[in-house]
Amino acid sequence: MSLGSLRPDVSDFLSPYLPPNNDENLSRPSVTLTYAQSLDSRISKGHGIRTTISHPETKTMTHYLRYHHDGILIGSGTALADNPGLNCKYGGPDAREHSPRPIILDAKQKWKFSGSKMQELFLSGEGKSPIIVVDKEPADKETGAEYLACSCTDLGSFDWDKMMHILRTRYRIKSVMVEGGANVINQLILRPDLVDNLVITIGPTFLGRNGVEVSPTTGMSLCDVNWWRGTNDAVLAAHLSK
Ligand SMILES: NC(=O)C1=CN([C@@H]2O[C@H](COP(=O)(O)OP(=O)(O)OC[C@H]3O[C@@H](n4cnc5c(N)ncnc54)[C@H](O)[C@@H]3O)[C@@H](O)[C@H]2O)C=CC1
Ligand SMILES: Nc1nc(O)c(N)c(N[C@@H]2O[C@H](COP(=O)(O)O)[C@@H](O)[C@H]2O)n1
Repeated sequence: MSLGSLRPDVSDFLSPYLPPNNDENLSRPSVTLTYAQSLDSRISKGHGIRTTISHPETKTMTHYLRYHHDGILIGSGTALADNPGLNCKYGGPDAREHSPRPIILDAKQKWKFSGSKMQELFLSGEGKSPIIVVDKEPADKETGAEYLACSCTDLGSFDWDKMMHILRTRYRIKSVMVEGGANVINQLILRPDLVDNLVITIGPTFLGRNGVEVSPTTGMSLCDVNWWRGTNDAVLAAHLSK
């Protein structure tokens, strides 16, 4: 897929919601939560179904966001369902240099780097190699992938603060863009202490009750809200109220 050009008003719209250039915060990276949803708050037609919601011009906006982040984080559900590339096609020919480092939450190692789109892009010089977050170092490590062992709670969850701290200190990742999926979004939307910026594309479509829904367990309000209006989509940029 080649990328269309960035609409001229997008950089001004997004600038208050981008990670700082000179962030020396050592405790964790700056975190941007961003995804595309339907009018009925679905992010795909169903589990395992890769679904295009964004208009091409907002897809370009997503790549512009990727350009501005050091890391791009998804859950294993998304890695398995979408086989995503997670590289950056914005910013000229040197795609690998501008691409964020993929970070996959995969405690039980269900996803394989080998044979994936990410591996294809890595081998062709168009993307970076992933960091796979696991609950313990695997005996068989896949060539090209790095493993971040992060212990899980009794409920099988990584401690986000600990994981982010390791990404910042060991991997020198100063900014992380979290793209999903629903499980990850529903956790982080309730973490104003961890999420610095929120950017949601809303596409003019209903995906129906079988779609994968995003909806946190409790309410959460937003502040510093701004809207951008494209050909088809609207994009909300905001901060989570503390
Ligand atoms: N429209 C959009 O912008 C996007 C849509 N999607 C869609 O979302 C769907 C996938 O969503 P989900 O099934 O909810 O999967 P998910 O991508 O949120 O992954 C969930 C998995 O990630 C791991 N995980 C997440 N948080 C964890 C934690 N704190 N500790 C340990 N492990 C953790 C677990 O293995 C969990 O089963 C797909 O259909 C995909 O197409 C995904 C990303 C963006
Ligand atoms: N911005 C956006 N719009 C949509 O309509 C989407 N379905 C997504 N999905 C996210 O993008 C990933 C695919 O990335 P590649 O194009 O393969 O690099 C997918 O896994 C979701 O995280 N995003």
